[in-house]
Amino acid sequence: MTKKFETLDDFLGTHFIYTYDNGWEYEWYAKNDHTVDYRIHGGMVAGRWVTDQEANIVMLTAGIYNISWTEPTGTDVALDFLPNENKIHGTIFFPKWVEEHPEITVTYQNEHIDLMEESREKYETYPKLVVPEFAKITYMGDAGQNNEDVISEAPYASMPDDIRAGKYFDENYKRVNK
Ligand SMILES: C=Cc1ccc(O)cc1
Repeated sequence: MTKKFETLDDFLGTHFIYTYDNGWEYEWYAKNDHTVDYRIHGGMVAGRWVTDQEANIVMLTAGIYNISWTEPTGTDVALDFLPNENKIHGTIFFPKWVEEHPEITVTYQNEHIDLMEESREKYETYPKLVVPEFAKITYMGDAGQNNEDVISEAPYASMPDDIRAGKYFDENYKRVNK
């Protein structure tokens, strides 16, 4: 994708894959002006995926976007996207229990909200693990808003490469071989 991002509308509907400088690989979709979907391919909670997470999405200045949300696990996230520079800065604030039991969160969260809420009461919150990192964007796609095919299945090992190679979505940004 070679477009220049200028407005909030340019950003909404965009699908990204990026790798943080600590090696963690994430896939994230600006589904609409208040909703995000994501899938985690590498790092402490690789294998986790989430759809329809409510988020605050704003443009700070032309082509620079801030997104923040709090999750049912108690994890808080703040992301700054600079898509014209293929760059992101993200900070993740993990409760202590996610650091100690990451495997509980490695699932399709939407089907296990009760477990996330029970776990955040049962285990400890503090001290939190704060992970501030820059990331390099390795893929950008214009999926359009409210496209349910973007994040629609669990991550598998070659998925980021399949997406980057153009093997995963058809010309209408629908999942191939569904
Ligand atoms: C915890 C979720 C999360 C999603 C995307 C991202 O870049 C960082 C954290």
